[in-house]
Amino acid sequence: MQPVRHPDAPAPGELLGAHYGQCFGCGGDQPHGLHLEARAGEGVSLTAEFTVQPAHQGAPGLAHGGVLASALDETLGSLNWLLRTIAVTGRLETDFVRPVPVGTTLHLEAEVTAVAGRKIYSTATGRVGGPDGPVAVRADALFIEVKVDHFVDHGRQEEIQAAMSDPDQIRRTRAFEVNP
Ligand SMILES: CCCCCCCCCC(=O)SCCNC(=O)CCNC(=O)[C@H](O)C(C)(C)COP(=O)(O)OP(=O)(O)OC[C@H]1O[C@@H](n2cnc3c(N)ncnc32)[C@H](O)[C@@H]1OP(=O)(O)O
Repeated sequence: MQPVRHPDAPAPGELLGAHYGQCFGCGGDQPHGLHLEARAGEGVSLTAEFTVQPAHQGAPGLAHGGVLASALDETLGSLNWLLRTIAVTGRLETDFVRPVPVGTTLHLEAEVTAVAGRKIYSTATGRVGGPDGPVAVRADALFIEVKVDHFVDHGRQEEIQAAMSDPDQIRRTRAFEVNP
């Protein structure tokens, strides 16, 4: 089935913001996190940027492959906010096409290609040198829709309690990406 953009999804061009301050991918409270910033696109698509920091190295001066996969995972996961579906990554298949030096800004774009029951299929690319530059990484993913219980049942109680008692209703909602 074709994916359906939620009527309350942020308008094209709007920043999505962090879903959780402690998230390694997008949180502002993680000193060594990716601080990835995603912006809604048309349909069920988005763009995102992430600049590789010294803390993200694998080989000297180059981004760690796992960190690049994290950037793709976070970008693809952010698509759920446009569907207003709670989902987790079940499968992430990544191609590393070019090495990415520290200091590089990765220009990511992602879209949901199909939805089948609980399964959400999506794809993403990361380009260097600008949004139209050469592809450095790409990924295809399968996200699986879950209930909010997935996080409540499996997350460490300390963080679950802190997130659930956040007085900011939007932050509380977005920590679990709950359909409001
Ligand atoms: C809070 C919001 C976050 C927003 C942004 C964050 C971005 C980052 C996103 C992440 O990184 S999430 C963290 C990484 N992922 C996980 O920790 C998930 C761990 N895995 C699980 O909890 C379970 O395996 C999972 C919920 C994914 C599936 O278990 P279920 O028991 O609910 O599903 P089930 O096994 O019944 O499978 C449902 C369907 O999906 C298919 N499926 C599940 N896992 C699959 C897989 N790995 N590959 C292919 N197909 C898979 C499965 O075959 C089946 O297909 P059919 O309906 O056609 O039979």
